[in-house]
Amino acid sequence: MSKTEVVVYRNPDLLAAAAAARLVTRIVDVQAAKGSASVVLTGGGTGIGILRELRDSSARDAIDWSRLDIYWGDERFVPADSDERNEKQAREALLDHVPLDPKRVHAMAPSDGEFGDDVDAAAAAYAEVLTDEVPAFDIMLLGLGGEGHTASIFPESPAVYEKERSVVAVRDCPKPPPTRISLTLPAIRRAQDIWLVTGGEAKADAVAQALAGAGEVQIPVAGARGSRRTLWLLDQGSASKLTKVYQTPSA
Ligand SMILES: O=C1O[C@H](COP(=O)(O)O)[C@@H](O)[C@H](O)[C@H]1O
Repeated sequence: MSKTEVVVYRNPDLLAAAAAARLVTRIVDVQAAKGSASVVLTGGGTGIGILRELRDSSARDAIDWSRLDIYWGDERFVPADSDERNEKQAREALLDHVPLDPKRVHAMAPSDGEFGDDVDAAAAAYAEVLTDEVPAFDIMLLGLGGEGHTASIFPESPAVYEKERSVVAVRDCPKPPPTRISLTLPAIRRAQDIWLVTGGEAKADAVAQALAGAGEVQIPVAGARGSRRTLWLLDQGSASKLTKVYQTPSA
């Protein structure tokens, strides 16, 4: 049975710094145990903030970046040079500043890439990158929206009902840009550790509903559970509607 834990930090800056420190520790531990590690990145303010903190931390040198696979949980289907692209934001925040093996950086296709504007083909190609058996990712970072979406799986949308495919094209998203590519919940649940990272009061209802056991069709983030561990890393704003008291580090 996997564990669900919640840690609440005083503010979003502390949350990002602490999550970056946790990432270093977990990646180093996994690399020591298995030789290499895999991390799935998220877009969004908190997710990208964590990458910036990692870039600026001297502890980042403890990671063997050449033995790290990078994936994405979702991507906005826009041109490669669009500032909306999760990959571009992650590269600017961290990936361009560390000695990763480019062959181990597994980005989703942009809308001006080899599949042109065919988002279904781009999603199918990413499913092939993941292969028939989706990797048991070591760490998956996920953000969430105030209405309960995670990755690009929105409430009551076709993606939330997907049971077979690991990656789907997503259209008509309520949050722009409207066209995206996303891992599905079955693929997300292949991850060993899922870290749900989010700050701000706008996320408080979704956090409270997910932790109270909401259904994943209405609140997709409720369906994001790691096979080993599910860790919610929150600030006081996003935790403000939780009824139970959770661990709150004073530092
Ligand atoms: O569009 C997206 O939004 C969510 C959450 O972003 P936030 O800025 O509101 O925290 C993110 O998890 C997802 O990867 C991204 O594509």
